[in-house]
Amino acid sequence: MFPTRLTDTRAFDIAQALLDGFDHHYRLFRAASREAKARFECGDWAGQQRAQALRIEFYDTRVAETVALLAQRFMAATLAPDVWQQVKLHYIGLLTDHHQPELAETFFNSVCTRLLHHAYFRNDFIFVRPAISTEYIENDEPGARPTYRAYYPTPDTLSDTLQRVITNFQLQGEFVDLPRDAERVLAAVLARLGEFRWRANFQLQVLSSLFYRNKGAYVVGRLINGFTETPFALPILRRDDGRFFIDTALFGEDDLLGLFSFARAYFLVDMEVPSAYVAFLRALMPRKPRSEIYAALGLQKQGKALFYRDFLAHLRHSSDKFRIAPGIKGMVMLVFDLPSYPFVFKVIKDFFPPPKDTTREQVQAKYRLVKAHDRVGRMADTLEYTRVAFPRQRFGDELLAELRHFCPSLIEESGDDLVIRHVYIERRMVPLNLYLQDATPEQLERAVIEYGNAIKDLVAANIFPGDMLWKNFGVTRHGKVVFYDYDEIEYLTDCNFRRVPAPRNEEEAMSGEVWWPVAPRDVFPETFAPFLLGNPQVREALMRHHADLLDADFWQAHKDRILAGHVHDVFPYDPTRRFPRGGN
Ligand SMILES: Nc1ncnc2c1ncn2[C@@H]1O[C@H](COP(=O)(O)OP(=O)(O)OP(=O)(O)O)[C@@H](O)[C@H]1O
Repeated sequence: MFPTRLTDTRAFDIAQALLDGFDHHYRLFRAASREAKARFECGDWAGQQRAQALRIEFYDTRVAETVALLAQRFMAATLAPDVWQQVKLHYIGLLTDHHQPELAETFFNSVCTRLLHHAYFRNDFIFVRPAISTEYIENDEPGARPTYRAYYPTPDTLSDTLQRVITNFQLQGEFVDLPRDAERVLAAVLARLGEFRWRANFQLQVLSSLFYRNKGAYVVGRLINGFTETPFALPILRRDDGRFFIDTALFGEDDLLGLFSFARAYFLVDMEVPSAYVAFLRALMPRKPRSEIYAALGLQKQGKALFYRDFLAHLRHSSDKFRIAPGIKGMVMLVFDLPSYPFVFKVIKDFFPPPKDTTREQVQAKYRLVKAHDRVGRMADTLEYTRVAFPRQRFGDELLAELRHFCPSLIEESGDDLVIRHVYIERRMVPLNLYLQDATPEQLERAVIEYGNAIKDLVAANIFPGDMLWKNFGVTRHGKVVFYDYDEIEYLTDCNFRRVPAPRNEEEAMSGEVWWPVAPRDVFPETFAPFLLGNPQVREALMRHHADLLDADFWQAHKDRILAGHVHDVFPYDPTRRFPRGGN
C-alpha cells in the first residue's frame, strides 16, 4: 500500500538528488554523443573509438556517485520503508515532463538496488515496471530539433530532396560530389521500389541526428508510399582528403538489422528523446527487441533493464527447463540455455583444468575488453548481471549438479530460488562445430569462408582471438560467423607471431611435442593446422580461401599496420554493395 500523505521532507530531497544524478549522467552521455560529429568531420577515428569505449563507463560512475551521496547526506540505508515509497512517488512527480523518463527510472533502480535490501526489489519501492509513459514525448523547447523530419518530394524533385536530406545535417566540410551521390541513391531507390505508383503520401522520414560509429556516419529513415514503408540507411564516409561521400544505400529490415547488429559497437547519436528514436527504429525492425535497440544506441543499461523484464515475462509464460547448452562444454565457462529462449547464460567456473591458466578477474577483464572494443560484427555483445534469481524447479538435474560442482561460490539456493551471483547473457547461435557436422557441401564451404573472414575482421580490429577452434564460433540466423569465447583474447599488437624454427636434429624433427622455446605471447600460426584441418572437406575449403591464416607473415603484416596507426574500414554491409568507385 502506498502512503496516503507525503509527510517526510527528506523524501523529496532524495528524489531530487536521484534525478540530479541521472540528469548529470545524461548531460555527459549526450555531450559525448554530440561531439561525435566534430570527430567525424575531422577524421579523428582513434578519438571516435575512444569515446565509444569511455562512454560505456559513464553510467556506473554516476550511479556510484549518487549512491555515495545518498548514503552520506541522508543516511539512506537507515530510512524506513515508508520513506522510500514517498521517494518513489516524488520521483514519479518529478518525471512528469521529463524527456528521458524510462532511463531516469532505470537509474533510480540502479541506485536503490545498491542501497536497499533484496526485500525492497518490488514495484512499491523501485520501478519493476515503468510508471511514466514514453509515448508521444516531444521536445517543445524553442529551436529544438524534432525526432525526425518529413520530406515530400515529387518525381522531379526527388534527387534535390535527397541532397537536402544530407545538407540538413550541416556537416562541416565538402562532399566530393553530392549531386552525383544523390543520383546514385535515387537509382538505388528506384531499383528497390521496382514498378510502383507514386501515391499522394509519398514521403521520406529521416531521423534528425546522424548515427556515428568508427569511420562512418549513417542517415537512418524510411520511405513511405501508400501502404508500403521501406526502411533505409545511407552510410556517409570521409576520404583522406577530408571530403565526404555516400558509400551505398541500404534498404529493408535485413540490411538495417546488419547495421544495428548485437555484434557491433554502439552508435553515438545525439538524442533529446531516446524513446522516440527507439519507437522509430522499432518500426523499421519490428523483430528486434527494444532492449537491443536501446543498447545499439549506447543506452546499454536500459537495454539490460528491458532485457530482464522481457526475460521474466518469458519465464512466466513458458514451462521448459534450463539445460546445459548444446555443443562441447567449456573449460572456463559453464553455459546453459532455455530451449524456448534465444539466449545463453554463461557462468565462470570456480576452477579451470590445465592448460587453462587464468583467473576469474582475468576472464572478466577480457569480457570487459570486448564490450568496449569495436566488435566489428564478429564478437557477440554480452549483458553482465549480478545476483539473478532463477526459479530452481526450472533447472534440470544434470545442470543443477554441474552448477553445484563447478560454480559453488556463485550460486545460492534459498527457498524456491536459485540465485546466480554473476552471469553473462548473450545471443544464442549454432556452435560452428555443430553447424559443420550437419552442413551440406555448399553450406560447409560458405561457413568456412565466413569463419576465415570473421578471423580476418577481428585481426584488422587488433584482436587475436586466442582460441580459434570451430567450437568457439557461432553461426547467426543470417549465416554470419561470430566469435564468442573471450577468455584467451589478446590485442594483436601484444602478440609475437613467429615461425616454428627448423629442427636442429632428428630427435627434434620427430618430436610430436613443442621442443622450441615459447615466450608467453608467442604465437605460431603454422601450428593451427592440426586443430583446424582435421576434416578433409574443411581442410580443402580453408586452404583454398584462407591459407594465409597459417602464415606468420599475414599476422605480422596486420600487426605492423595497426602499430603504424592505421584504423581499418569495417563495412556493416557486404562491400560488394558499395557504389562503384566509392568516393572517387
Ligand atoms: N552464444 C552462444 N550460442 C550458443 N552456444 C554457445 C554460445 N556461447 C557458448 N556456447 C556453447 O558453450 C560452449 C562453451 O562456451 P565458451 O567457448 O564461451 O566457454 P569456454 O569455457 O571459454 O570454452 P573453452 O574451454 O574453449 O575456453 C561452446 O563450445 C558452445 O557449445
